[in-house]
Amino acid sequence: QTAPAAPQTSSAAPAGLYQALGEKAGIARLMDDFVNRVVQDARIRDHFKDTKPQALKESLTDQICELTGGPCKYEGADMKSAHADMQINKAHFNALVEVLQAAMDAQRIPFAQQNRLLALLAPMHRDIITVR
Ligand code: HEM
Repeated sequence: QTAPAAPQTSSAAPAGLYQALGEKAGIARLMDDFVNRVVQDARIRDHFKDTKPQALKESLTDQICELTGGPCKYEGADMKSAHADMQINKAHFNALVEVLQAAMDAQRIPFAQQNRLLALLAPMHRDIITVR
């Protein structure tokens, strides 16, 4: 008999981050604006030329909701599979993070909370950046 697996978010999610982002509705609003900015950003828009923005917004909302301790379940691909063969380098990754910061500023998310979210996302660079 084995114990049930711990939820993935248990230790990683800082207390209160999900609430600070405005819960699921706030995260959905943030991801809506974020993806709208991403697909216009000259540094990375080419990566998204065949992407359906609405589907990506929904995936990201679930992912961030779960990651920050909310009651959501992200059921998309793991980050390595999702970004395989995209030739993503460090500059692309940093550009996307900058766009996310701009979107968080626009939603008036406090700087300390912005940094908490970025700290949760930063380790994903290992799976996403495939070009050194
Ligand atoms: C921490 C950084 C990142 C996170 C958390 C993230 C997260 C995600 C998620 C959750 C998906 C959806 C996967 C699915 O639904 O199965 C996705 C897809 C995608 N990501 Fe990222 N990503 C990041 C960085 C990047 C970067 C730097 C690029 C390129 C500049 C990128 C380009 C894409 C593209 C093109 C897709 C595919 C969308 C489609 O299915 O058409 N991502 N990402």
